[in-house]
Amino acid sequence: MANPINKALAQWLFDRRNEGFSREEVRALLIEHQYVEEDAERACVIAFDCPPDDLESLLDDDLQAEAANQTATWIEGFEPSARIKLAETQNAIPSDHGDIKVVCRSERPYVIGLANVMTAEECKELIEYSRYRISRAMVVSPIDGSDLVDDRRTSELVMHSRGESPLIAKLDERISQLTGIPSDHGEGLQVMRYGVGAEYAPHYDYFALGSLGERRHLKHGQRVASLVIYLNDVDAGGETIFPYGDLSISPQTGHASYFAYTDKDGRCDGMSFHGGAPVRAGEKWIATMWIRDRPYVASE
Ligand SMILES: O=C(O)CCC(=O)C(=O)O
Ligand SMILES: [Fe+2]
Repeated sequence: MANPINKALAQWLFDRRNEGFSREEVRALLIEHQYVEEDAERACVIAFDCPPDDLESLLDDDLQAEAANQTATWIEGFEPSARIKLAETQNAIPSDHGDIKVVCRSERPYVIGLANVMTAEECKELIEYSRYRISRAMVVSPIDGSDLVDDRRTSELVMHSRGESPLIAKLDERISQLTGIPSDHGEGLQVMRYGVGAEYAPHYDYFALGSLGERRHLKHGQRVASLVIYLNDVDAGGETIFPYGDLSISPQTGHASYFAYTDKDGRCDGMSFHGGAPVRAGEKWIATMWIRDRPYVASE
């Protein structure tokens, strides 16, 4: 976005709204001041559609300082709260279906590559269960927290509820055993399909305090870790990439990438920036579990 909603703009919008300017008048002024249509509309949504508290929070120095301090940069130390300790000391972790194997580890960003998180049969079953339930993936709107179709995320998905089917209940429990985090901290398994050319551009899985929409999601707890399980072999491309770690993990049936990015004080690791690289041949199916710092209730 060419003109981010910084404090000066927020103050300006706040003043115009209090002076009784209409939406159209504010939009016209912004365009006159070289704002592109899209940014002018974004500013109008904040000025006229957001609850007054949200606009005021943009003017709050303490909140702004908190947002600036939320993320650890690469020069700062970082200790994720959701480490898988067993995966750091052992190469195999016993599970209900056999051993989960450790394939690779990275300390910063904190990433563990795992094999046999699901059996090939379970992967096939989950794909078939999800195939007719998927639709175009959304991202969280930075303005109001609602779901948006976005070109950065060109996959299709279905969000399953916790324990929705016997297989999903088994996976919820397995993931909880593996991570040591109670299964009710999970948001529910999300299954995604990427066709040729589809990708998930690099992003953070945690919610940013500096974004009004994302801050609203924080009411339901911060995300602390993600487990991305690969449900099939991809002919070419589709790696999970960590650009700041110069690390990529290729999808293989039943393998997974686990990454943890929030510490015990709620500080998040900027090094956890990651994405799903474009699929170059074949298709890619994944099941993602985003894990929160406390029990997650979607409709709270
Ligand atoms: O597709 C991938 O490899 C990454 C998926 C991802 O980043 C997510 O589900 O949050
Ligand atoms: Fe992600």
